[in-house]
Amino acid sequence: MPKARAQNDQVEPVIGVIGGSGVYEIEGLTHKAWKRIESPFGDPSDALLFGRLKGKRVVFLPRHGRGHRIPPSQLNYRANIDALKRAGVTEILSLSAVGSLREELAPGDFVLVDQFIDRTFAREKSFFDTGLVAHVSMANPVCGRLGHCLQQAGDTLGLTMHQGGTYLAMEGPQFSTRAESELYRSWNCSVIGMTNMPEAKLAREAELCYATIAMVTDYDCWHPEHEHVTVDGVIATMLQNASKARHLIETVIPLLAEKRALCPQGCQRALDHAVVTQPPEWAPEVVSRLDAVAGRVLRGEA
Ligand SMILES: CSC[C@H]1O[C@H](OP(=O)(O)O)[C@H](O)[C@@H]1O
Ligand SMILES: Nc1ncnc2[nH]cnc12
Repeated sequence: MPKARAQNDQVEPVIGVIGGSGVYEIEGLTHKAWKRIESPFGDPSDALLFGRLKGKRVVFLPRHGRGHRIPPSQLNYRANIDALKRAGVTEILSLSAVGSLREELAPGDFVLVDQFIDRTFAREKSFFDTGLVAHVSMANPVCGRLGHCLQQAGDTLGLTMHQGGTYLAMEGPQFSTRAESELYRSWNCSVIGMTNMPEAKLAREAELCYATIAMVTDYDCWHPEHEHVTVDGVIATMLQNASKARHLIETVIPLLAEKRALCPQGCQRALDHAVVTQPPEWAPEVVSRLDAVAGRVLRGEA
């Protein structure tokens, strides 16, 4: 199993892209190779696609697997993030289809969410476990540096891109009832989806910068003048907007790669003060499977 490299500003950036519904490959990559990466947390959703985009290193993972085989509750989020870290990824862009909970967020728009509310309940949410307990901060779950580059890329392309918003992560797989949709609206949530939690939490534990490009596909089921969400509608809107998403990725990757620096928000040092278990009590099997995610702190590296 490959180990992750320690992160510092000398490391060549490797941009991880997680593709959601309707995004099962990334176009325009050169030096393409699909490679299976083993993880002690089980099987990732699929092999990882390694390649270069505008000369920059990219690793792509289709979140639900090619052919969209895996539902949100069965995704092995831990294996996905662990595999990306082992693949040398330094930051993650997550592409996700979302329902809109606000009139002004229309289908076809992009939202750079900056907060999440996690209402999922049937998923493994931490790499840490009995024998090695850690608590990371999730106060600012999205990396500001990635968000800034995404906004810059969106502005260059003239995309309708909303800065900030709260993503409500629901368990699914059924879409929401109207009462639930109205409840989330009353909580001031902006968009709804089924996958970004615990993905964002695990990226933080793995000390990877994370940002979501939420692509609005529907008005969920609350809007009196719009059809209730359906899979066909979601995929159709994603396909209509595929070229916008592709251009955004193509534009942001060189920006991210050029602006490589240690994350000012500290995403890459999220574990510095997080582990609470005293070293003599560390369980060897838990330490061993955390070699990629937490090796930096567990081995006492800078
Ligand atoms: C196919 S509609 C519902 C499905 O779409 C979203 O997935 P993703 O975030 O991977 O784009 C939503 O969360 C559901 O999993
Ligand atoms: N309305 C919705 N609810 C949950 N996940 C979604 N993905 C896209 N639209 C969605």
